[in-house]
Amino acid sequence: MTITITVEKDGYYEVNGARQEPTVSLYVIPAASKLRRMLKDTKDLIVCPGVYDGLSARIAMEVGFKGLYMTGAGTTASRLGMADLALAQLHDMKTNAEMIANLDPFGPPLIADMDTGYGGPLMVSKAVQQYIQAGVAGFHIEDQIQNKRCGHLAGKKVVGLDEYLTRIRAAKLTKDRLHSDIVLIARTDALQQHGYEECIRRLKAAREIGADVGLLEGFTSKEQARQAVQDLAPWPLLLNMVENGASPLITTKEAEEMGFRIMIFSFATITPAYQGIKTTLQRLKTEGVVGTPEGLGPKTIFDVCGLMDAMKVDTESGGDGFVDGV
Ligand SMILES: C[C@](O)(C(=O)O)[C@H](CC(=O)O)C(=O)O
Repeated sequence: MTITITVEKDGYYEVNGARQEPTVSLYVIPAASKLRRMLKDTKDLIVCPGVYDGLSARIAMEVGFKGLYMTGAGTTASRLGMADLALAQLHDMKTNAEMIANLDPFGPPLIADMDTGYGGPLMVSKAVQQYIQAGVAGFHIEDQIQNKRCGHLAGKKVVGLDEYLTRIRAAKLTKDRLHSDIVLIARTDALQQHGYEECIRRLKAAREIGADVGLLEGFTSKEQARQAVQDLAPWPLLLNMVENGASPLITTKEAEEMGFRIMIFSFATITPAYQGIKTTLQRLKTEGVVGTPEGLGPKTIFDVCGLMDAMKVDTESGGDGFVDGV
């Protein structure tokens, strides 16, 4: 038997001539709505590798991840060449996030780091508005002092509960005012300074205000991670897995079994980039060649970065840029 399915532009389709209602929207769904639906309609763990630039994001998409995470540490390292010490400002973060979030309009939703919100309530509000307009699907905002540092370093300090909640409130009011589905992730770094109970108190208070997801940074044991999921259930929690950081190694399988809903791997692409670049440059210095594996040429990189799509757009538009190939 032959089944002929014809899909129309608006999502209506015909099966052997019989017109069917669209079950899948072929329109671009805002990334924030996509992420929100993934959280609401499934029980799956959304695994988001940390990406820090266009190429790392493209590779994560090529491999087929359902979500991406823009790391602030990686953004600071790659755009500013600096350590994760509150040196990246809203402009740096938003510009990077906007580029990544818009690489593929049908691509995976992007969760982006928003650090402390970069100032008082007005700055938080401005940051949330800019992330929404940039097409970011979700963001986390934390309770470290403005002169923050990476969550996996010692010596962190957090602001008082009231100031933290002011940040969360400013974020919530802004996203509501703009009728955005952007997922608000409340992060606390209070574990080092105040202990586990205070973290739970802070996350519960953020949840009260309307934060969609919680993030307790820097778990010191697997038991603690599991406990947090239980103490805050059924509120979804995000786990930040930084290998060789402050926390024990937790796999995606373990995180799923513990009940986490989102898992980010902040250093998933920047550490291998460091490793690969350094080894290669050492070889160049000592042996005089880069030593690129056979078959891996400029086109490989351009293919990952949308060469085929670009050629298609040009050709379909009547352009002649690629009549002789590339
Ligand atoms: C998640 C994080 O905010 C990031 O920028 O990726 C960092 C990661 C890191 O520096 O270890 C954090 O955990 O503070």
